[in-house]
Amino acid sequence: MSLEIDGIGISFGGIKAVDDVSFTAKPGEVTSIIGPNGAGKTTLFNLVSGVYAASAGRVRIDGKDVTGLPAHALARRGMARTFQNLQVFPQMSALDNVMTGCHMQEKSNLLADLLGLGPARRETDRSRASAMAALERAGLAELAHRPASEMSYGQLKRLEIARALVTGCTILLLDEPAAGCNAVETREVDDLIHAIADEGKTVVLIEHDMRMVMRISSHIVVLDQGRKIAEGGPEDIRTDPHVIAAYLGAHGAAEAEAAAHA
Ligand SMILES: Nc1ncnc2c1ncn2[C@@H]1O[C@H](COP(=O)(O)OP(=O)(O)OP(=O)(O)O)[C@@H](O)[C@H]1O
Repeated sequence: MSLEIDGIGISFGGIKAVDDVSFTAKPGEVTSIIGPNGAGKTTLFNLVSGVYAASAGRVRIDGKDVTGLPAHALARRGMARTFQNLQVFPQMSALDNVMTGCHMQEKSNLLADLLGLGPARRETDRSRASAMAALERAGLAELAHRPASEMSYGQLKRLEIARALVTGCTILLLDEPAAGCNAVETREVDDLIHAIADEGKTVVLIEHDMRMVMRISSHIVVLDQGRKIAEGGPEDIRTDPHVIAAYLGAHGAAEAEAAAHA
């Protein structure tokens, strides 16, 4: 499903944190949001995912207006999100962590579930099977019954993606999916994101790692001080003078160039 952001904005104390931003993220593509610290990337995610109410603009999923819907209503329309900081339960198994993502769709009653009653029981079995499939998808099936506390950082980042996938989402928002990962872990996250997009899902991510952004993005949107200053394919962005001036700087441009030849 396509995600259309149309002139969205919000101010905090008179400061426009996100100002008249528009772009469309398409199914089967990875759209990356980049920009310097404080550019408005996370605020944009918060607007799109129903955490903040926009003061201007619209959000549409496949042409249907979903502006202002709360997170759970957006989840029912196929949107899932991960956060910048890890949100896992360390003492719980990988499988149970992913199963916490199932509750968005579940109608089961906790008491009935505890008593082991039929429909609730079947619902839980279904959730467990979906969670296991999501773990397999993320290359974590072997760790399903291990506590999250035993997993490496890269595995935890993929665990969070698995938890978003288990909702059956068609639009996936990932806030810095490779932050804190080493080069090998970043590649594993890359591969997973690629595979998810190849399945036809719409992936939107925020990422600071320019090598990763240039490698995996079909489309890049650049924010600076709340405004969109450029958008296009990796090659357009790499060579855009506004982007080089406002964001990449000499160091970032060299990194992006190196990524192009990696
Ligand atoms: N809840 C809030 N109240 C007040 N100001 C806020 C709030 N959330 C964000 N801001 C401000 O909005 C601006 C954009 O912040 P945001 O966190 O979206 O940037 P970012 O691009 O995600 O930065 P980073 O790369 O550091 O995560 C900043 O000036 C920030 O201080």
